[in-house]
Amino acid sequence: EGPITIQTVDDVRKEPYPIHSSFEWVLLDLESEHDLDQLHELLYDHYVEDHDAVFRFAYSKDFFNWALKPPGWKKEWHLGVRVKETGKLVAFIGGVPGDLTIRNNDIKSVEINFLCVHKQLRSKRLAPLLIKEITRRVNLHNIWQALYTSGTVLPKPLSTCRYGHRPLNWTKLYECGFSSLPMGETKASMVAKTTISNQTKTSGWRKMEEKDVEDVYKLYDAWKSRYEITQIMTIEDIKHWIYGGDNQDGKVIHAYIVEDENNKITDFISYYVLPFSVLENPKHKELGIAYLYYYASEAGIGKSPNDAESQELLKKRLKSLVNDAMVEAKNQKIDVFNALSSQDNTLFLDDLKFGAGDGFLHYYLFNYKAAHISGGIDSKTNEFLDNNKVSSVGVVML
Ligand SMILES: Cc1c(C(=O)c2nccn2C)oc2cccc(OCCCNCc3cccnc3)c12
Repeated sequence: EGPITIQTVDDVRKEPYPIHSSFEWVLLDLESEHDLDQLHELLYDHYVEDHDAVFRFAYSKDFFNWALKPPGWKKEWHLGVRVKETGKLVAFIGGVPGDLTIRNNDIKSVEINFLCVHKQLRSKRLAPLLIKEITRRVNLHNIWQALYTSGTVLPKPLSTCRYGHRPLNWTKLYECGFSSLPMGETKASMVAKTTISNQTKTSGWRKMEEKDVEDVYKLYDAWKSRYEITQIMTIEDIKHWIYGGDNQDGKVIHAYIVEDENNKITDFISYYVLPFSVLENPKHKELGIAYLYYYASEAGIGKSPNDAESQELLKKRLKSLVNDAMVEAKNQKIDVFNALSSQDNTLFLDDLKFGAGDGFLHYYLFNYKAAHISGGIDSKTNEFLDNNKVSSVGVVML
């Protein structure tokens, strides 16, 4: 296992790759409201849709401030393409620092996300050009690996996870055409089955505060060894990614902690809010969606996923934590709580009534040869793993 090609910065082309004469490369300045508006508008109208084109991701400007400006972020990695004549932004690709540990090897890496080409400029080979150009700009910083995900299968996924959906507002999901009425069920019986309490029940549960950053960092750092691939996080990274950084406006990332009777933090859990635009629907314009993000619990620290007894304890713990995260999400008007089969999620997906979605998320690690990592699904049936078996993917991509 290891890098496929080894190069030095001297080998890297110094000038940008050539681009069609009517376009020009541009570096977005995400500290300028104007550029943030342009990025938001491009993705709002042209980013990924579900395969029936009923929903489109509706990233907010607050989301981009969180997702694209973590500690160590670089302007050169917010790469756009503009029409020379009009200045219109017609394509984008983003990269942020994201060092990884893969099977105990620490590698400098970036996370590539938000690749978007205007609908009218598809199949003009712009996407491969954006990938080549951002690779060049990352290489100039002596970084040679990149992690990215895709809903489509490309050569050799490192891992594949399956979508899980937990309805919090079943009626709205039904009216948007996302949830259907199973045979022998009525709308009333589905609403009854998916109703969750509006009170959290984990003792010691509370919202994460800035003073908790160091304790959450220690929990996360000790928890990572459960997985074969994880994101290396400094204390500043934890403050940004989990607490939400200085401009904590509480609209994107939500984190909670559990304090025991000696005021010791024993667990944390987080989710991010990323709505879908609902296209062509007479009644609904948006779907409120929360995505399970990072979590850690003392119940799983220093324990192997193969230890049946501690897995049972962890399962109980995680069910309580995720249940309460969903209670918080429901109180923030979230309609569906999404989670992948990654991390230790298969311990609770079925019991907490997550439905297995028909979507899969494939993980790719650029310029690194590595054996396949379990994504928490059975390779033959694609069902979520059972018998307390869990994935070995510890990285959550936005
Ligand atoms: C996307 C997504 C969806 C949906 O599409 C969806 N939920 C409710 C209705 N719909 C149509 O459901 C999920 C469950 C777990 C993790 C997920 O995503 C994990 C992170 C996604 N990364 C962004 C991305 C971009 C393009 C393609 N795939 C993923 C998702």
